Amino acid sequence: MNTNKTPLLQVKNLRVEFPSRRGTLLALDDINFNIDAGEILGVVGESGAGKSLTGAAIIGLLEPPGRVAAGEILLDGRRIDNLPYEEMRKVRGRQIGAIFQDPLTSLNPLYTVGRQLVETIQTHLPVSLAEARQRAIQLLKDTGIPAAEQRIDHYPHQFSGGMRQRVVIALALAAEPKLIVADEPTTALDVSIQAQIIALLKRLCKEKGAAVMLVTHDMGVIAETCDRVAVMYAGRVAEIGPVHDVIHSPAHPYTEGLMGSIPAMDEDRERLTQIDGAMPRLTAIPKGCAFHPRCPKAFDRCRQERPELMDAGRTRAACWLHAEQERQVA
Ligand SMILES: Nc1ncnc2c1ncn2[C@@H]1O[C@H](COP(=O)(O)OP(=O)(O)OP(=O)(O)O)[C@@H](O)[C@H]1O
Repeated sequence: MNTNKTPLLQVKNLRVEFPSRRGTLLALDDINFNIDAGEILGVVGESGAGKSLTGAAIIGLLEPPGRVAAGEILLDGRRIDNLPYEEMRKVRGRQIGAIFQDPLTSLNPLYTVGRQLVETIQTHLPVSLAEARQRAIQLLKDTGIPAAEQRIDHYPHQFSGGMRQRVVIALALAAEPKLIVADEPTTALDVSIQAQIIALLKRLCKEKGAAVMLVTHDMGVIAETCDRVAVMYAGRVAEIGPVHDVIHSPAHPYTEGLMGSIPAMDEDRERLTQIDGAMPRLTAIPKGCAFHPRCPKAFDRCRQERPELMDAGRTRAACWLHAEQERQVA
């Protein structure tokens, strides 16, 4: 096995800013993570932590005036954060597929789903119209749409919400991308079908060897679906590691708090708001560790110096507790 293989996606020291007349808002600061081919990375954290912005930066769809102010994003070793718009559009269809919360934002209401699938396939792959249509039918079958041969000629409004999201997954996979960025893909759907859609996304991505970045509020979804998870807090990564380790032996007190908020599997899933206090606004990030005002384990250093990600057992955590331990062991 080649252990030096370049990861499929590399996010290095990513910084995203929103300049405004009142000053510059630093929305993402020094984000670092990789995703390997075939791997599913979950990105979790409270509302406003920066999960969606991270996805938007990767797919090149930051809402202006938001911009990548520093750092690099590499796909298969090629820098994609500084590509001209047209180049990035090609990358987005062919190499990166996107799935958003509301399937209607990804579908054109005026065209049949077949036309949208066929156009996407033909834009990115050298196949005839007949081949593209066959491929589109197969994709609809793969995503569990019954009577795909007939439904291919239906319009988006003729599908239920869950079926529409299956179509969006088919569309995202149409050009066989290497990476799927899925931002809260089931939040807008009925609870009863959320698990089916997530299971489908996981199965198809594993079968097709696509890597996935899955943004969600839902720790239950992370636990069932992901290989690794990044926990975000106030525009930074607080902890990252294998999903089992992050869930069962979290190294960051913030992650510990989040884990306390996982509802049992058969309960309705709740949003992650169980930790006392609120995440600071990006305009008022405290000195030191951004989490220290809410942290039951904070000590002096946490109030003074900002921790970077450091080895913390089986995960990496931005928490001085682990620096202390390292010193004591040394
Ligand atoms: N267009 C924008 N203009 C200015 N600031 C923005 C803009 N979009 C996002 N931000 C800032 O970035 C922060 C992070 O936003 P982001 O959408 O990534 O959060 P999130 O973790 O995905 O939250 P949610 O789970 O609610 O979607 C926001 O709280 C906001 O302060």
